[in-house]
Amino acid sequence: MKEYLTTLASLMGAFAFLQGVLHAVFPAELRAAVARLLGRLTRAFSPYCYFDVTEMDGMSTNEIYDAVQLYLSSTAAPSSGARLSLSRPLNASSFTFGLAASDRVADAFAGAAVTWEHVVAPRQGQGFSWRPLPEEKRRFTLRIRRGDREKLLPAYLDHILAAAADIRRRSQDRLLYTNARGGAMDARGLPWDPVPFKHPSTFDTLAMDPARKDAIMADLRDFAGGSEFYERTGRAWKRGYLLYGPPGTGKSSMIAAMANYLGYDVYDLELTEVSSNAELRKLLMKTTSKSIIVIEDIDCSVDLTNRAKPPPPAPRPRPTASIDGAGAIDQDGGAGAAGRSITLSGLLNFTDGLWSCCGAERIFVFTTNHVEKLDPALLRSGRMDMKIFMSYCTFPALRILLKNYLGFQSDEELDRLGDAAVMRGLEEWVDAAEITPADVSEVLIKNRRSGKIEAMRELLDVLKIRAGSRRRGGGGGAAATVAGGKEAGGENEEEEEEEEEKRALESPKEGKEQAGIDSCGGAGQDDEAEAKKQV
Ligand SMILES: Nc1ncnc2c1ncn2[C@@H]1O[C@H](COP(=O)(O)OP(=O)(O)OP(=O)(O)O)[C@@H](O)[C@H]1O
Ligand SMILES: [Mg+2]
Repeated sequence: MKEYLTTLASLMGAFAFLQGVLHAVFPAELRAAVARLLGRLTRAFSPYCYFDVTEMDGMSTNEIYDAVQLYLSSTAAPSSGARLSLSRPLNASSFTFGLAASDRVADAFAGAAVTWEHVVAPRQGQGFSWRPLPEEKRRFTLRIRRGDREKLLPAYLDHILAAAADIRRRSQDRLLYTNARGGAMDARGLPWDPVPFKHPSTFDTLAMDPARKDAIMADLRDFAGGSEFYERTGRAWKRGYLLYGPPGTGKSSMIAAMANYLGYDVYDLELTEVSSNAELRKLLMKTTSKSIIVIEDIDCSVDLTNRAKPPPPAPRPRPTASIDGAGAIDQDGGAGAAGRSITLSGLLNFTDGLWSCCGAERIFVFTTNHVEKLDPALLRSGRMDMKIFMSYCTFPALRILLKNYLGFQSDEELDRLGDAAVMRGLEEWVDAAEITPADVSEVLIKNRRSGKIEAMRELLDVLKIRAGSRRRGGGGGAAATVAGGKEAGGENEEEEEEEEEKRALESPKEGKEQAGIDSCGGAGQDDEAEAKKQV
C-alpha cells in the first residue's frame, strides 16, 4: 500500500511539473486549441454522445433547462448524496425540488440508461448591461449511448417536457373558474373568473362503496392517460360523468375529489348566466385542457325537458292587454326566457358536438337530483359516458364516515374498538333508514364530543327512528324527505318514481337497470365489455 501511495504521489508531481512546463512554453491559445482537439478525439471514439442544455438561450431562459431541472429533481433517482434545492412557485401550496449545482443523476427511458450532469461555472466578466445575465453559467449535460440516440431523441425530451408540465401543474393550487358575470369579459377578454380552489374532499374522504370508488378512479386514470387511445379511436379526448341522486349524497364532493385526484382545474358553469348558444361556445373555447367543466343541478339550470316525455301542459293562457283593448292570448304563457336563448341542442353540441372538440383532455360533469327530468339525448354515451348514482349511505360508506369523523385509524381499529353490537345494529338499519351521508356526518359531528361509542349509539338511534318513520310512509323526517327529493307520499308513488329513474337511465342497448355505475367506452377499455360492466 505504501509503495502504491508513493508512486501515486510521484506521478501527480510529475504531472504538475509537466503542466507547469506546458503553461510556460506554449501560449494559452495553442493550449486551448490542443485541449479542444483532444476533446474532439476522445468524443469521436467515445461510445457516448453528449448534449448540453444551457440555462440561458441568448437573453431568455431555455424552457428545456427548467423542465429538466424539475423532472430530474422529482423523478430520476439521484445518485447517493445528491443535494436538492427547494422552491415554491407563487400560489402553490407544495414545494418544488430542484437539482443542486454540480451533481450527476442517472435516469432511464425506453430501456436505455442515460446520465445527466449539472454543470455550474462562474460567468467570465460580462460588461455592463441593463439586463445582466446570472453570475453563474449553468447547464445540464446529457450523456447517452450512441446506439440509443434514435430511441431517445426526441421522445425522451418530449417525455421530460410533459412530466415537468404535470409536476408544475400539480404543485400549483387548483383554480375554480366561474362565469357568474353574465357573459361579461375581464380585462384580458376572458369570460371566466378564477379563484384558488382548496376543497378538502378526496376519494379517501368520500364515503361510497370502495369497489365503486375504485372503478371511478380507474376510469379517471384511464382517461387522463388515454391520449393515444382517443387518437387511435378518433374520439375527442373528453369524457362525461353524470352524478345523480338525492341532495347531500356527495355529488359536489365527488367533483372536488376528481379535481384533486387528477390535478385538474374546475370550471363551474352557471347556465342561467349564459344568454345564448354562441356565448356557451365562447365559454367552452376559453377553457383550458386538463380541466373539469361542471354544470350542477342541470335539471334546474335551463329547460332541458325530457322530449321523450309528453310536453308539460301549456301554461294557462292569460289575457294580456293589447292595442285594441281586446284580450290577446300570450302564447308562451309569459314564461318565455327573458332574452335567454340557450337551447338543448346548444348544450348537446357543447358536450358532444363539433364544439366539444375545441381543446383536449376535458371532463364534463353534470349533477342532478332528478335524472328522470333530463332528455335522453343528453345522457347518451359520448355525452354522459359514466352515470354514477350517488346513493343513500350504505354500510361500507358508513364505515368510511365513522373512520373519518370519529378518528378510527383503520377498518381493523374500527372493528376492534367499535362496539360490536352497535356495529351490527348500524349494518342492520342503515339501508332501511335511507339516510344521506350528509345527514350521517351531521349526527357524528354533533356527537363527536360525547365519545366514539356514544356517537355511534346516537347514530344507531337516528337510523332506527328514520327507518321506522319511513316504514310508516313518513319519509323519515324532514331531512330524509328533502334528502329523498321525494314528497312524503305513499310507497307506490315513491316506487313509481324509482321505476321512472331506472327507466330514464336504461341504456338503449341493454335495457338493463342502472344500480350504481354504468360506463361505456372509456379510454383503453373495450366498449362492449365496459358497457356491460356494472359496479
Ligand atoms: N358521499 C359523501 N362522502 C363524504 N361526505 C359527504 C358525502 N355526501 C355528502 N357529504 C357531506 O355532506 C355535505 C354535502 O355534500 P355535497 O355537497 O357533496 O352533496 P350534494 O350531493 O352535492 O348535494 P346537493 O344535491 O344538494 O348539491 C358535504 O359537506 C360533505 O362533507
Ligand atoms: Mg351539490
